[in-house]
Amino acid sequence: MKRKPFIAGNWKLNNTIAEAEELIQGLLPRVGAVEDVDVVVAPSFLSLSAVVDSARGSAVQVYAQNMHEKDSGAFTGEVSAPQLVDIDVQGVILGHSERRQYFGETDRALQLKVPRALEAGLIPILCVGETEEEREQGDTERRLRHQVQEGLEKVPVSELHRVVVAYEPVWAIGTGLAATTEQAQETCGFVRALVQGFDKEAGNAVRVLYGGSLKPDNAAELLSQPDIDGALVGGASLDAESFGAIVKAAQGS
Ligand SMILES: O=C[C@H](O)COP(=O)(O)O
Repeated sequence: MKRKPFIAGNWKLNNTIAEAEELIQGLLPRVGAVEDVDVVVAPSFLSLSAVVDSARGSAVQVYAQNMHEKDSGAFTGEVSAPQLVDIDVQGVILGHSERRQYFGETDRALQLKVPRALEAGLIPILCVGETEEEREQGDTERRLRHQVQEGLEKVPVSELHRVVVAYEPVWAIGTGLAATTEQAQETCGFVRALVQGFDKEAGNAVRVLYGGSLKPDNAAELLSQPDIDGALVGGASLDAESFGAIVKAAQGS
């Protein structure tokens, strides 16, 4: 099945508003008119509005890096799905390993966040991945099964195809040590099979991304794999030329 490639840049905790504007202005001439790849940038909350305004009318979509599962209430410091929709954000990264590792994000919370994002009209990118220790102990599949099953459990089958799943081995994030092409393909294939376990057609339609030290020089090979439909890019998304080169690699994949 032909799936539309999907390249997302996670800007993480980087850039002032002025720097974010500079980055999107650098990206627009490179990727602003790309129609055959879904191109996404995810700035920090404070820069979201500015980047949404700059990207308006282009093909670049703007996502948030997190959201709370409740729409409103006494949840100091949080941001909700309706608030993101209100400023024309189109999707949200959920369950990134840094949120799991440093901010106590749980599979239980994700079980609520993923369907809430969909209901609100946002595309969720559900992030999953094993630590180095889990891989060494042969626990990768068990960990991924748990993360995918909890994360998608409350998503209606009719909505499942809209979810994007990002496989990011924690040991490959920001380390310069990407998974090998074989490891990435095999594990993304396993993730797809887990989604197919909910619904065969949805599993065929879902975009599965690879993330972890993906750069312009390894992008084409990773993106050419049958079960890798795109990438969640950290470091290399902070440079317009690098990110542009990765989108180009996806166009040829
Ligand atoms: O969200 C993106 C990933 O954490 C990958 O980050 P990285 O490309 O800097 O390794």
